[in-house]
Amino acid sequence: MADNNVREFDVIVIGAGAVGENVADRVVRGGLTAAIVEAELVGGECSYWACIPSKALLRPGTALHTAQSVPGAADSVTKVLDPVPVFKNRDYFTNKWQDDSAVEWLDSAGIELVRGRAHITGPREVHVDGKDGTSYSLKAHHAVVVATGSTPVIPPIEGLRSVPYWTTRGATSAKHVPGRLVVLGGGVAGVEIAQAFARLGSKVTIIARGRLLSSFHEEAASLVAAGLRADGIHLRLGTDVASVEHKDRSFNVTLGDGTVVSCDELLVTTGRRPSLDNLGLENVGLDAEDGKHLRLTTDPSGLVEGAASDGTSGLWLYASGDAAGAAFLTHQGKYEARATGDAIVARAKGTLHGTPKPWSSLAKTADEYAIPSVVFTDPEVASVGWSFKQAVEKGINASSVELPINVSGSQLHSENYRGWAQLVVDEDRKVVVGATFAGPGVSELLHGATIAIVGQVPLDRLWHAVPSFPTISEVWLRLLEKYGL
Ligand SMILES: Cc1cc2nc3c(=O)[nH]c(=O)nc-3n(C[C@H](O)[C@H](O)[C@H](O)COP(=O)(O)OP(=O)(O)OC[C@H]3O[C@@H](n4cnc5c(N)ncnc54)[C@H](O)[C@@H]3O)c2cc1C
Ligand SMILES: NC(=O)c1ccc[n+]([C@@H]2O[C@H](COP(=O)([O-])OP(=O)(O)OC[C@H]3O[C@@H](n4cnc5c(N)ncnc54)[C@H](O)[C@@H]3O)[C@@H](O)[C@H]2O)c1
Repeated sequence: MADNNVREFDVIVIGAGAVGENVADRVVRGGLTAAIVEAELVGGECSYWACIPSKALLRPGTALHTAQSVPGAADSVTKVLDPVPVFKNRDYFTNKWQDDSAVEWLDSAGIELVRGRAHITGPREVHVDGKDGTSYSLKAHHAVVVATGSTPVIPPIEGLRSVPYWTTRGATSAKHVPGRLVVLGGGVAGVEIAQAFARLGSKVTIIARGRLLSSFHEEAASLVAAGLRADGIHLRLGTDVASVEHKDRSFNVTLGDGTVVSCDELLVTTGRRPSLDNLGLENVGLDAEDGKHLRLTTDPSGLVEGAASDGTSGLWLYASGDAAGAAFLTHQGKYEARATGDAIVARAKGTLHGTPKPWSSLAKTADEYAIPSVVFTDPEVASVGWSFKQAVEKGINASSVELPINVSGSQLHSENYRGWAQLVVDEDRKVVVGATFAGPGVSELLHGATIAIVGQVPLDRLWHAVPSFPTISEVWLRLLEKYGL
């Protein structure tokens, strides 16, 4: 490494994913200077290996299946999905894993890019092993923000670590369609990628130790399970994996009951955890408990609790997005980033003292009440706020209204449309605190529910929000009628 290059900025952001980019943008707009440190590609996981490529791989299959489900269109759709243009579409959306346009954007936004791996060496101090061979000592006048994303959790299954399994990166950047694909884990990433590859021609088996999509309502998950089965996906639910081996270019997955499932690619989607390893957080007093991975606790502005002070102020270390660990979702991370960026500016200008007020622009209050999430399978699941169980656990006097989606909009959407919807209501305040929709094309219904929850719209006022005819949103009216309005 060449000589240390000492540079000073108001704010140093570690990680140039969607979240880091947004924090840096907000602080620069607020009049501060910012450097962003990135070890891989500017744009992060979502752009190159997660949301964007997975949706680019899913969308053609969904569009084809939708057309095939509409009488009048079905007869005109005669071909099966051709993987070559599907991969081409994915390559277009990932910009072939080149980050030049993202770098141009950083430049236009006035954010300094430092390429390399960052390591926190002390309060407000970051060391970077630069990709250009230079090592940098960066110093922040106001804040350092950890926006390092998340990393896959790999379960301790015998043999697994020594075989060339795919994580989501391998699947979303695949150049071929495996003949046989086994997906280990029945969460969001697993079901989405399983369906994308099944529709591209793979023979897919999902192995899940419980049911599919365990963080979503069972009715919604069972509609997805039916959709996956209709695509020929074999579901091995409530099944443990005993061991894995790789022999003659095949994987042999031995299940708890001794059955062996063989495949050409093995995808492991068993959750993610914040990427905080080797970041130097121990240098500022943040240590993991024995044998556990470190998790950060943040205040509503994203300020990390417990970070060592440099003598002037303890208010210097922030975390946002996947690294902060509240939600592993791009949109929610970007929301957190806006609050954190603005709070850093407000503290630097002396206009924020202490913790920001709930629902102010400096607080990520919605993390507590309304995290919207969509599973982009066909059918989709779209959910926001609290489940009935969560509401009860929080001491809410809750009720739930549920029904199949069967309105003019759904009947016109596709033949034999099957969907399900639920509202969770706080009976004391008569407002919606949770909503789930499952069925083809329901993702666009979700924002209405998010607005109702965040806006705490009283149910008797929601009654006056008239859904257009004939749309699937008419289900809102049916839900309110069933509730008793
Ligand atoms: C398959 C899949 C599909 C998904 N689909 C969706 C979806 O449809 N919608 C949705 O909302 N979310 C989706 N997600 C989640 C979404 O990808 C993440 O929530 C999002 O990428 C998090 O953004 P981030 O900026 O916090 O982290 P990242 O995008 O991971 O960015 C962190 C960056 O930090 C860099 N970095 C890490 N450590 C260092 C270091 N020490 N020094 C320098 N740089 C460092 C990394 O290289 C990386 O570029 C999906 C996730 C997966 C796995
Ligand atoms: N559409 C989207 O927004 C989208 C899509 C993909 C991923 N994501 C995000 O990425 C994150 C990670 O996705 P994911 O699907 O990996 O995680 P997940 O938490 O959704 O699902 C993990 C699954 O793995 C199973 N599992 C965990 N440990 C296991 C073990 N030891 N053996 C067998 N099974 C085990 C769990 O029971 C669960 O079914 C999600 O939290 C989600 O927020 C979002």
